[in-house]
Amino acid sequence: MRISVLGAGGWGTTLAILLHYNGHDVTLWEYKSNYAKILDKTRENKIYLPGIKIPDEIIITHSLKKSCENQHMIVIAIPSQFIRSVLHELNNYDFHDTTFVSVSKGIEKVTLKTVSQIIHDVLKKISPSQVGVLSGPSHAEEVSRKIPTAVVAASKDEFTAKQIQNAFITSYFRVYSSTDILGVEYGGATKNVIAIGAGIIDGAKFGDNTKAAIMTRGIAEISRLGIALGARPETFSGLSGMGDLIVTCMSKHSRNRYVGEQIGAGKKLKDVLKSMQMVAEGVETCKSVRELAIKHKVSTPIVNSVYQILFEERDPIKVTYELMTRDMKAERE
Ligand SMILES: NC(=O)C1=CN([C@@H]2O[C@H](COP(=O)(O)OP(=O)(O)OC[C@H]3O[C@@H](n4cnc5c(N)ncnc54)[C@H](OP(=O)(O)O)[C@@H]3O)[C@@H](O)[C@H]2O)C=CC1
Ligand SMILES: O=C(CO)COP(=O)(O)O
Repeated sequence: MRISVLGAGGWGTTLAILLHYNGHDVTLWEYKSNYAKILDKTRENKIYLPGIKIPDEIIITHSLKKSCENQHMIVIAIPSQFIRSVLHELNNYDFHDTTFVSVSKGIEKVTLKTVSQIIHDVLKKISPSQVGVLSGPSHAEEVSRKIPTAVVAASKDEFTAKQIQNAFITSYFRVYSSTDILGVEYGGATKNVIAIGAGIIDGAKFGDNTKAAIMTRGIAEISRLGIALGARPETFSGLSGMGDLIVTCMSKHSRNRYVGEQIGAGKKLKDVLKSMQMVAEGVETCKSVRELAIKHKVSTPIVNSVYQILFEERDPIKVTYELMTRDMKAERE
C-alpha cells in the first residue's frame, strides 16, 4: 500500500519505519520545512527519536500535496490540538479511496472532539468506514527498538479495523481489532490526564499504594465518562484503556507522567512545558475532559484534582488529602 504518515515526531517516525519494514511505500510529512530537510539529509530524528535510522526509501517531505495525493492510507500522528489546522489544508483533495488512521491521543479544546470527530468535521466527504484509530500501550522509544508491544485498531467498520490491523501488524507489534472507535479514542486521551496525576504522586513522594489507588479509581472515572459519551464498557479494560493507563502511569518514557512528577516536586507548569520539546497531550486534554464531565454530569474527582493542581496552582498534597476525605462511597456505584 501507499501510506503517508503526517507528523514526524517520535511516534510518526516510529510508525513510518514500521510500515516501511512491512513492505509499504511510505511518505513521512514533517511540519517544519527546515527540519524536513535535516531529517532527509541525516536520516535520523535527533530531536524526537535519537539513535534510530530512518531508511532511505521513506520519502520525507514538508509538502502536504506530495504526502496526501494518491495514498491508500493516511496516518495522523500530529498533536491533537493542531490536527484541525492541518486537515483544513486538505479540503480540496480527492480521498474517496483513502483510509484515515489517527494515532494521536487527545481531545480538542473548545469543541471537545476526538480526532475521528475532527476528521469528519473538516473533511465532510469522508465516511465513517474510511476512518480508524490505532491505540494502546506503545511508547515510541520501545516500538522503534522492536520491543514486543500490543495495541488495538478500531473503526466503526469492521473491515476497516481489519485493514488497519493488517497494515501495521508485525512479529513485535501485535494489533487486535475493535469496532468501538469512540471507546478506544476516549481511553487513549483520558489516560494521559490520569498519568499526570500518577506523576504528581511520584513527584510529591507518596507511595505505591497511592499510585495503585489513582490508577484503579482513574480507570473507574475514565470508564464512567466514556460510557456516558457512548463508548462500550469492555473497551476500558482492554489495551487502549487499562493497558495504556498502566504503561503511561508507570513508564520512565511517559511525557505526561513526567509533567506530573515535576509539578508534584514543586515546579510551575509553564516552566516544565517550556523545558520540553515533546508534547504532553494530557495538559490540554485535562481541560477538555473536565468540560465534557461537567456537560454530561459525570463525576471525575481525579481529573478535577489534576486540573486544580495544573491550572489553579493548588498544592498537590492538600488536593490529594481533599480527594481522600470526600464522602464515603461504595466501590461500585
Ligand atoms: N511518542 C509516543 O510514544 C506516542 C505518542 N502518541 C501520540 O502521538 C501524537 C504525536 O506525538 P509524538 O509523535 O510523540 O510527538 P513528539 O512530542 O515526538 O513531537 C511533537 C510533534 O508535533 C509537531 N508539531 C508541533 N507544532 C505543530 C503544529 N502547529 N502543527 C503540526 N505539528 C506540530 C512537531 O513538529 P516540529 O518537529 O516541526 O516541531 C513534532 O513533530 C500525540 O497525540 C501522542 O499522544 C501515541 C502513542 C505513542
Ligand atoms: O501514549 C503513550 C504510550 O502509549 C505515550 O504516552 P506519553 O505521551 O505520556 O509519553
